[in-house]
Amino acid sequence: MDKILIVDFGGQTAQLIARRIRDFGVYSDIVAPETNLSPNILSDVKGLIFSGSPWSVYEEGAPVVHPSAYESGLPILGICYGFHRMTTDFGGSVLGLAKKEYGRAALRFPKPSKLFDGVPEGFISWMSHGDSIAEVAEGFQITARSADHPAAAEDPEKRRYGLQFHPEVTHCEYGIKILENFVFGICGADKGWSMEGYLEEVSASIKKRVGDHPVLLLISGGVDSSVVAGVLLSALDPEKVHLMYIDTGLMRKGETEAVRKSLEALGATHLSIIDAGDRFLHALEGVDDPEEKRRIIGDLFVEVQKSDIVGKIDGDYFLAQGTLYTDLIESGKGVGKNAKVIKSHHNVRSPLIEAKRNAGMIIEPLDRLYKDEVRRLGRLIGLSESVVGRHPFPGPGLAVRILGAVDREKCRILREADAIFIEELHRRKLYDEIWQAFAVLLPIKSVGVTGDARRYGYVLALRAIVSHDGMTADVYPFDTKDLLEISSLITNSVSEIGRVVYDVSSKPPATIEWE
Ligand SMILES: Nc1ncnc2c1ncn2[C@@H]1O[C@H](COP(=O)(O)OP(=O)(O)OP(=O)(O)O)[C@@H](O)[C@H]1O
Ligand SMILES: O=c1[nH]c(=O)c2[nH+]cn([C@@H]3O[C@H](COP(=O)(O)O)[C@@H](O)[C@H]3O)c2[nH]1
Ligand SMILES: NC(=O)CC[C@H](N)C(=O)O
Ligand SMILES: [Mg+2]
Repeated sequence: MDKILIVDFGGQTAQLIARRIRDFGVYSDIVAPETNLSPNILSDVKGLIFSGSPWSVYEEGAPVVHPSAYESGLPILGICYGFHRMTTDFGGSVLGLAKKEYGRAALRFPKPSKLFDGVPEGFISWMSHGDSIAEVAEGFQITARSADHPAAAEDPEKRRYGLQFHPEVTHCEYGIKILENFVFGICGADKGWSMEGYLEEVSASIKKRVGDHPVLLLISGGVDSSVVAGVLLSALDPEKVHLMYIDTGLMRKGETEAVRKSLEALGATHLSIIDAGDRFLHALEGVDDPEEKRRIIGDLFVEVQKSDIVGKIDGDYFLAQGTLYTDLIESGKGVGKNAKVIKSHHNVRSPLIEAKRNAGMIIEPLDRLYKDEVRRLGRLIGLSESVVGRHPFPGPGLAVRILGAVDREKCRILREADAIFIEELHRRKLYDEIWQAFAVLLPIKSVGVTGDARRYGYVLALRAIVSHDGMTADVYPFDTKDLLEISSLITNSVSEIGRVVYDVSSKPPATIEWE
């Protein structure tokens, strides 16, 4: 099978590049930059892509690439840091900018390029950089510019290409076309990858790893863990598969009952539903730091799981989770050691999970995939559209949507307000247009007037975004009427809330959740 290798300098979107290429039907894999690309690793590889990075090339300790990458003579596409890397490696220079470029940027093309075949003049790219090419490397010429900076350069003879923008993010117009031009036009790769093939491969590998051992799946009723349940129940003897749902007390209104019904429909023999609300709320008392909350929750998930499993499974068992690549990369756990921690997802960074992972006892069959790919896999294995189309809900639940310290009363207030918001989205037929929507309770109060009296109430933020994979997101452009009506429904029904605001930040620079 032809392959494209991504050299990961720790950028947030390295896996996203890989999945774009999988979408073309071409296999792609990720390697750390220090990897010696031996002939063995390079067999079937048709091209290399250098990813972005949180590092600047001129910083002490910035990642470098093993010389074998250049010696291979393969076509190379450098994206952002990858472009900076190639530029400095071949004698050009890179400088920090006083005014950084984040978000949309219009391009012009001084020179034609094979990379831009079929791409119209003047499209809108997506940038996320603080450094820029000051002088291109020897043999390179500039093929695109944004208002202020070089946006692309190439040495077509050596088949080396650099892009300052990110063609892999869905916000970049013609990004897919540019990657296709590289993979097919420049590298000449052939197709051989499919989701059906992926399903066969993970099923076979789970069977082989698990043997006769039982598997315990932590399941939330969300898309990811339901897909894992489907995969496990079909790959293994269902007698060996145990499903466990933990009610953390941080769930939404009516969630546990709804999940119970949908889990019963999956047809598992062993299903336990654990009420651990008191333990979670007690452990979170007075804790207001977001990373500390996440750590406590991550650890409690494992502790609750361990104490509840006694008497149900004897001996060694594998722990399965619906971890996605988004969870790993944001937690700083991508391939290699260069990615920064954006937030520690509860299912990744807990020491207890890490211990299980290091012991090779974790099964995470979706850990290379993104949400939209998981949804495709879910449809392939026949899950119902109501499960596959559900908005994501993070494991730490309402705890990361109540800013600051969490308590029972705040959970109740947020639960009521969030339920009104979501119900209205269904009623107005907006739910499926939106990728994720929820309410956030802010730790501030503001003054209002109700029935001629003063009201000193909480501020609630509404968040609704559109996205493909959770890596980048745009604010959902509500009709003003919808927002005004929903706001007044909430303030009229939840007396503790005095004011509603709408969050109008995209990702980046904001993340989707507030903590
Ligand atoms: N309440 C819960 N009980 C048991 N396991 C959970 C719970 N919440 C999360 N998990 C575990 O953590 C993993 C990651 O959570 P995450 O929210 O990303 O996925 P999900 O809940 O399966 O899907 P979705 O993103 O649609 O909410 C889940 O796949 C599941 O294994
Ligand atoms: O299971 C989870 N455990 C977590 O700790 C967690 N944090 C964020 N999310 C979800 O991940 C997606 C990207 O979120 P952010 O832009 O807020 O990082 C969004 O869909 C978030 O809801 C989590 N899911
Ligand atoms: N996205 C990137 O690769 C960023 C590269 C570098 N950290 C910069 O800010 O320019
Ligand atoms: Mg979830």
